[in-house]
Amino acid sequence: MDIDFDVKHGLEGVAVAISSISYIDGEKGKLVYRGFEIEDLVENSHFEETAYLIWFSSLPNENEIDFITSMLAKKRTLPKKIIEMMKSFPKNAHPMGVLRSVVSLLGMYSKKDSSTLENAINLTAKIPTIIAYWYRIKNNLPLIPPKESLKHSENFLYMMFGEIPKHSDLFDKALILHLEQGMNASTFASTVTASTLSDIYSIITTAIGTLKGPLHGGANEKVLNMFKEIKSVENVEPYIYTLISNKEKIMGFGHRIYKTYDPRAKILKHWIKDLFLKDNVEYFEIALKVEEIVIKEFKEKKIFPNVDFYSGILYNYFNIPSEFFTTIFAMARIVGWTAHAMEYRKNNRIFRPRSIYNGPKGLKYKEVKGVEKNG
Ligand SMILES: CC(=O)SCCNC(=O)CCNC(=O)[C@H](O)C(C)(C)COP(=O)(O)OP(=O)(O)OC[C@H]1O[C@@H](n2cnc3c(N)ncnc32)[C@H](O)[C@@H]1OP(=O)(O)O
Ligand SMILES: O=C([O-])CC(=O)C(=O)O
Repeated sequence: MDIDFDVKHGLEGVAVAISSISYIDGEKGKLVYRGFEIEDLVENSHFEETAYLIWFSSLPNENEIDFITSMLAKKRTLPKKIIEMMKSFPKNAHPMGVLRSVVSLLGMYSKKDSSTLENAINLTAKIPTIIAYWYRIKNNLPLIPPKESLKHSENFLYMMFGEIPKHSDLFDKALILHLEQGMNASTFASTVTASTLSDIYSIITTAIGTLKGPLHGGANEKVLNMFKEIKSVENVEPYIYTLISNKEKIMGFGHRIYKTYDPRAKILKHWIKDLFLKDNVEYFEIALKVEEIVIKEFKEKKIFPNVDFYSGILYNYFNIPSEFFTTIFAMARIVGWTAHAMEYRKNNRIFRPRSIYNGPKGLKYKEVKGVEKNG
């Protein structure tokens, strides 16, 4: 068979767009949003401000921060009919399935369905409400309406639990860590949808469905479930060496771009260590032992913890159940998804790669006995 072009398996190393949104140095472990290092942003910024930076390319002034904060606060409510529909969903539905479905449903209630910034902000404001309402519906708890006076992250925790827990600033900063990460799988998938000139609800539904997979954002849930199975530090060695000898992937490790410690995992680990020294933080010691073994055993393959390895320990500290972890990722990453969709549309061309056919040719139709003929 003549094969006249290469297949780049998993599109490794292939650039599909030019972007000014974020920069990653995978060898040095650096992540930069619009020119600002991630360490600087988590130290000094907050969700609304960094989201503005990603959408608008520069940090907001006082009026601009008021604008984005009030837009995000005012758009939090969901149509009553959607809430009624959510109450009829099966209680065991996975939160990512619910989020994907409700974003899709919202598309049917929207008159404006283009990929404008206004629509991006509207959906970003509504996603925390969908997540919190599903948590409360699933647990037969009364719904807590959003409070306009609260910031984005505080309002989410308030709608989930009826109060703002201590150290909620760390939750806000964790969102910043997840806002954007170049042409990752979910951003690529949603950029493909954007390239067909489809609507924002379809773009974000695509993205959520892609993020859900355990090789991508779904890994954060799997990591915590692994810690729960391991139960105690003494069990780490036999558990991890069994995975290694079975050639199973260890969740929360490895990355297509980072060939060193993911800077976000480093930051999360640092925060968790600080919390651990003053409070009861579950699974931290197990995580440290898992990390020690994996880094030692995979030295040559350069497998290090990624963002999904430590994020769950923090979410668990805030009493968020593990099956909701990936929805928290989506709640932040929607900023990157929408920024990429809008940036790509400025110089749009439909994505249409090709595959190499390696099936049979020249076959002739033959009637199969017992099968009715067409027409
Ligand atoms: C937000 C995010 O999406 S971060 C990533 C979250 N995903 C995970 O944590 C799931 C576990 N990790 C993985 O599956 C991978 O490392 C990915 C999907 C993140 C990256 O995948 P790729 O760049 O395609 O790397 P690939 O899967 O080819 O791995 C390269 C080699 O390292 C090994 N490897 C990679 N990750 C792991 C891991 N977590 N555990 C064990 N081995 C691993 C592979 O088995 C492969 O070995 P081989 O060359 O002997 O076959
Ligand atoms: O970049 C990737 O391939 C995965 C991703 O979204 C992240 O690490 O945040």
